[in-house]
Amino acid sequence: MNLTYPRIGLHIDGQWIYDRPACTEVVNPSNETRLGGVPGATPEDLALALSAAERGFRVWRDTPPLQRAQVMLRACALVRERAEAIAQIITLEQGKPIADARNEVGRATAFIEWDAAEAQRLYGSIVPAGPQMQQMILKCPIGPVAAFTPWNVPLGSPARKISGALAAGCSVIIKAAEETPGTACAIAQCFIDAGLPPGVLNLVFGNPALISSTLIASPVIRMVTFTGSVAVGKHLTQLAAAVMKPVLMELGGHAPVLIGADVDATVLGRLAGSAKMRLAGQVCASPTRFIIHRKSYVAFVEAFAKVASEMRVGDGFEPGVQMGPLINDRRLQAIDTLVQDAVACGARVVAGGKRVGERGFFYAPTVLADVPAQAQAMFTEPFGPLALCIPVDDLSEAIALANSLSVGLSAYAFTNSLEEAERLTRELECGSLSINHFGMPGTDTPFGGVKESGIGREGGPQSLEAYSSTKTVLQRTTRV
Ligand SMILES: NC(=O)C1=CN([C@@H]2O[C@H](COP(=O)(O)OP(=O)(O)OC[C@H]3O[C@@H](n4cnc5c(N)ncnc54)[C@H](O)[C@@H]3O)[C@@H](O)[C@H]2O)C=CC1
Ligand SMILES: O=Cc1ccc(S(=O)(=O)O)cc1
Repeated sequence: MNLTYPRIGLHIDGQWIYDRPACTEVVNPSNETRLGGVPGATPEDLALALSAAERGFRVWRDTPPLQRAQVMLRACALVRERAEAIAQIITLEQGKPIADARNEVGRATAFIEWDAAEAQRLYGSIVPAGPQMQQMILKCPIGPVAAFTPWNVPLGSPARKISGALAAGCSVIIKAAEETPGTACAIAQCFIDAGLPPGVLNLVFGNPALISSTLIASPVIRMVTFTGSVAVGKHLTQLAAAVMKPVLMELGGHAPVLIGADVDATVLGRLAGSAKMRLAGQVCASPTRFIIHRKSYVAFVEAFAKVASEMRVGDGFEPGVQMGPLINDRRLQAIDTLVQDAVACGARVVAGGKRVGERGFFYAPTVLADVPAQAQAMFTEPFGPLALCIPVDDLSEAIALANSLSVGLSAYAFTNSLEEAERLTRELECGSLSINHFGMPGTDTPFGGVKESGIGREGGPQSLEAYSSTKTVLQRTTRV
């Protein structure tokens, strides 16, 4: 297969910039080979990006919504045209199986299409006030946006943030993950080729702390959006609060999966195998804490462990591979430390539990049974192919355990009892709950968390809310 990895650049004020010292190297996590260098933005580059975003905002804000939508739909058509090349870049730099990379391209195009349509429905309202007075409530673009996106969904997350901001009429400076910059360059190129005016979309890489502190403190930036870890999310939220800027934070989870007493535990155990190991568990919505009614426990764990043990792990380009590598050696060590700690606490390894091979950052799909409450993995999001199985005696115990963490993003529950489903819907502390399946919200429903999992929602009918501000206009219609 002839694979092409792009040259990485910064994109500022309509220009690609390549000639900056590399801030880091991109490494293929499947074989540890170097893919290329990442130019780091200088303080001067960031100043240029800020002034470009300010100018770009004035142009884009005044572009009629229909025209904005047309540019976005052209960009979306280009993403589709270039789908295979983009999917290959994703697999090269992120490692996920090529079929998952292709799915991510599909999901990204759906986000852009959804927001392009929403751009044309950003309705305000008129409040009656009697003769000679008009009261208008307008939805205005909030202003230039600073966006920060992660390496696990290198296309989906930038697509979602760029399309939300652009649809609302905002300009954007996006700092995409330095681990996966090729995908970010590829999507930026689609928007540029679609005819986006200079300065409306700017892409930077470099020192994350320098970039976020510079952008967030600048009076040009009016809103901050981030997807990533709780720790970094809290840090960026504090920076934004210091200058009174709103944030959209999509942070970590540690999703509970509640398995009832009345289910087909063998079938669900098999289903859990593929759901857990999707993207090697490196996804915020990944099902992780399997809280299982004692009646279903043995059959569930046995089927889950069988699927996990038989899973084909390897380079995402190899036919038949179901799970790719972790993003880097640091994550590999982090997962192994969690596994060793859980075992030392008394957990049983029923599948995996070790590194696979010597080249590439592969870890075996791992299922631990009887994990005690004090194991670190029970309260630290693994963000890897690690599933924890815990038996419980009843629904109250299951709900208490599910809600016991400081995060609340996704939750899953399997039951045939309407009564249980109703109680779970009411009592589980989460941003989204999937009952009797492992899907997560798509384009048309909101996604986000409660508690430390974040602030605000992406997607759904309110997808442009975070990028808009409300302006109330009271206009007397008498002559003055
Ligand atoms: N919710 C999500 O989608 C993601 C969650 N995570 C969580 O983060 C944990 C650690 O991930 P790592 O990559 O090892 O480490 P990390 O937390 O150092 O980096 C994660 C991402 O945040 C960015 N970042 C870090 N400091 C920043 C700052 N001051 N300003 C702006 N951006 C900053 C980095 O560029 C990187 O792309 C994972 O175990 C997982 O729990 C990571 C990636 C995505
Ligand atoms: O890992 C978290 C995560 C997963 C998906 C998305 S997106 O819907 O593709 O933007 C965001 C965050």
